[in-house]
Amino acid sequence: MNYMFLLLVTFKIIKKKLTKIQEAMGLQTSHTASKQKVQPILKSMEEASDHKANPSSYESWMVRHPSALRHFDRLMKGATGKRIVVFLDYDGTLSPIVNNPDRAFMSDEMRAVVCEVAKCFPTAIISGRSRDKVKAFVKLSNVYYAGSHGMDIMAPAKPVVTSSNGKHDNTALNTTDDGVPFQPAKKFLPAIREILTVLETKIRDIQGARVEDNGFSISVHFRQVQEENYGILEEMVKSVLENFPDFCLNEGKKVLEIRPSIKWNKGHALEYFLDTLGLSSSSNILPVYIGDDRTDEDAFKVIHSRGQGYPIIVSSTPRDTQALYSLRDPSEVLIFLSRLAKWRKISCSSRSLNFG
Ligand SMILES: O=P(O)(O)OC[C@H]1O[C@H](O[C@H]2O[C@H](CO)[C@@H](O)[C@H](O)[C@H]2O)[C@H](O)[C@@H](O)[C@@H]1O
Repeated sequence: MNYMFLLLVTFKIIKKKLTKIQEAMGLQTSHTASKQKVQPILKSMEEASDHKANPSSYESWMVRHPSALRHFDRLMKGATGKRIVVFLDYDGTLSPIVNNPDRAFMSDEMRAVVCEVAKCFPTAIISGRSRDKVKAFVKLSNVYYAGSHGMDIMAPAKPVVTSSNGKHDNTALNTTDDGVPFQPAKKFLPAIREILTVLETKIRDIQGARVEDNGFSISVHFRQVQEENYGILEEMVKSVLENFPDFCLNEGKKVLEIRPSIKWNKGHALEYFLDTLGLSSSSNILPVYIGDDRTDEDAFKVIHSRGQGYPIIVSSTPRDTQALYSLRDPSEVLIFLSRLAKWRKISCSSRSLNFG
């Protein structure tokens, strides 16, 4: 009898351990979070993991989203006579993805190249970070900034005049004192502060979880959380949001992003910049948007609907995207931007040789 009882207990312990291992491998759901709820986070994990890339499927994906570098000459041929406006995402585009969001620094080389690009074309950085934070990372005064996924824009005070030869005069641009803020989610600020306070306390016990204040949005990072706790963290965040029905939850790269449910995203920010730059009605505008995350898809869509421009995704794995072109990682972004600046200089000097 005792022997049977011992056998039963041992069997139960082994079964429990097996279930735990399966949960950790994502093969089974835990009792704290249903499969449906865990699924979205696991999905973004896969997207964030470059190691799972299958080279052959990446190659076939590249057929649909060709390399903007390999096809650089073709892209520039299509840009001749057009006014290029450059839009750049920050994390994963200008800086590599790292574990600590406070240390996602941009290299000096990348900074120098973005500065060169901004001397040639109106250039805006549209990030999920708070505007102040992304500006502190980028440290350039000749680019425009939008933070909180476009909900915090510092737009040019007066439309920027570009001359008929398409040359962009950026010498007057000093984004520290020459701009008008546009913040369509301002009325949500008190609720955002409240959510931040509740979240900080709530997730305190989940090791590795961290909350980032992005001004008009909030990021809950789980890059350093143990996989078995992902579901619990997501449940916690969702339970906080139950008391804030005007907010929604989106997923990025190992991050849950909370933002006000307003119809405003990076795509709207792109259009807003074109408007304030005095360029939106012009038929020969060519927006180039480079980004790596889901929120950048909104801007890709806008470029599609405008019928002109180059939406470029940064990804080293096949992804569902509205982008037409691709770049593998920030190091390819750097090469692309430097070629873009050089192309402008060469085309300007050959133009002045022809007319000079
Ligand atoms: O629109 P973005 O500029 O791409 O901002 C999106 C989020 O980027 C940051 O998080 C991501 O990068 C971190 C640093 O490499 C990484 O640790 C994290 O796992 C990524 O999700 C930023 O910290 C978030 O607040 C932004 O929403």
